[in-house]
Amino acid sequence: MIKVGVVGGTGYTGVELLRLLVMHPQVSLEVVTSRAEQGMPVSSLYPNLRGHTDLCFVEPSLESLSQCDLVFFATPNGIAMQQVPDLLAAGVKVIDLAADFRLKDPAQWKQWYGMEHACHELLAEAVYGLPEVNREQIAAARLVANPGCYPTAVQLGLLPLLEAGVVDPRSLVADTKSGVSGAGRQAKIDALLCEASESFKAYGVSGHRHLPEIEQGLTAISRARGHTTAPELTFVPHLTPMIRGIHATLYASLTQEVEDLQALFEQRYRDEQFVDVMPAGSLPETRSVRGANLCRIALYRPQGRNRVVVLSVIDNLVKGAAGQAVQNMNIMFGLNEKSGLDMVALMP
Ligand SMILES: NC(=O)C1=CN([C@@H]2O[C@H](COP(=O)(O)OP(=O)(O)OC[C@H]3O[C@@H](n4cnc5c(N)ncnc54)[C@H](OP(=O)(O)O)[C@@H]3O)[C@@H](O)[C@H]2O)C=CC1
Ligand SMILES: CC(=O)N[C@@H](CCC(=O)OP(=O)(O)O)C(=O)O
Repeated sequence: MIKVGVVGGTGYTGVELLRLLVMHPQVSLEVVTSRAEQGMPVSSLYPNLRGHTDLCFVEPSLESLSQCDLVFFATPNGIAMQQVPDLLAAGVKVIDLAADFRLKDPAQWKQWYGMEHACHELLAEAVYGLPEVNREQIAAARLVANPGCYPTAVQLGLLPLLEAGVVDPRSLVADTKSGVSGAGRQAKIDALLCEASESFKAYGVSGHRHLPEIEQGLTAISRARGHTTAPELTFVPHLTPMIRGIHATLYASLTQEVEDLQALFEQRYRDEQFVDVMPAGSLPETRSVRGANLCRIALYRPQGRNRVVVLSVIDNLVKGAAGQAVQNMNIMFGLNEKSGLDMVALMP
């Protein structure tokens, strides 16, 4: 059994991790932290976990966390980077669900996250945890930077096109919509029922912190196939009145005739258990992935013109956060990648 700790067990990604970890056949959940709720039974805050764990929240401490084989950080940005060096030194592996280790350039981190990075020296070592791209490196990693929710939906939707080099890398557009749980459990005016329901709006239009993460990932994907032009993306997120889900509508201009786009995607994801290329003509819905670690994709080429439209949906809390983190854990510990993740989405 893998002994696991969760720092930040009261947040939405934290409780989603707990839901997945208590059902995982090879995991023993040892430590769940919350400073605000320390001493309280986890199942009294989250009654869905009654009967599945007797743990109480504890304060995060090196002493308790260093007893674990693996620690997940489900904390706000800028917290994990203060504690990861000590945990790695104690022989503990780490998966960070926040952005602390996603960007390779510390100057870019400071620009987008507004603080100095606390451990530059670990940025090169950290592996970006998108298994469909970096599976081998994840298997050997001590420290995995779990991707953001929008970056997961966007990169999985665009990567077959960029790898094949069939689109203009400067023509990329991502029009994305997220449910409100993407904003976390903290009280925020924009997430109030009266603000978010019966309404729909864009945000972060002039620059969202997921833009550099997505461009960094797409550039790495392109470069690995020898393409030299760095991808440029116009990325516009929207807040939509639902709890879970991300829907990304992605656009790219073809630079050459592609005989069978559908076959290109099906071939790329043939061996991927958590990416479903749907039959031609499908319309992926966010509810078709709710609660499941899955990205569903459909492709269009409207009117046969040279513009591809890719529709990509995930559950932001699962394939966009906690599920992907468990997938990464399975890879790091040599388990079946589907272990603990073989669930069907909730409908309706
Ligand atoms: N929501 C989503 O869809 C996604 C979120 N993420 C990322 O995952 C991370 C967690 O997000 P989310 O669950 O939404 O966040 P929440 O704001 O809902 O929860 C944050 C958690 O972190 C704990 N925490 C806060 N400050 C500290 C600290 N200084 N030391 C230790 N623990 C702390 C809190 O508990 P307490 O204060 O009691 O200790 C709480 O349990 C964020 O970085 C977010 O960007 C990534 C992908 C998707
Ligand atoms: C709807 C909503 O507010 N979504 C969040 C993104 C989700 C997320 O948590 O991403 P990180 O892990 O990179 O912080 C946002 O736009 O800030």
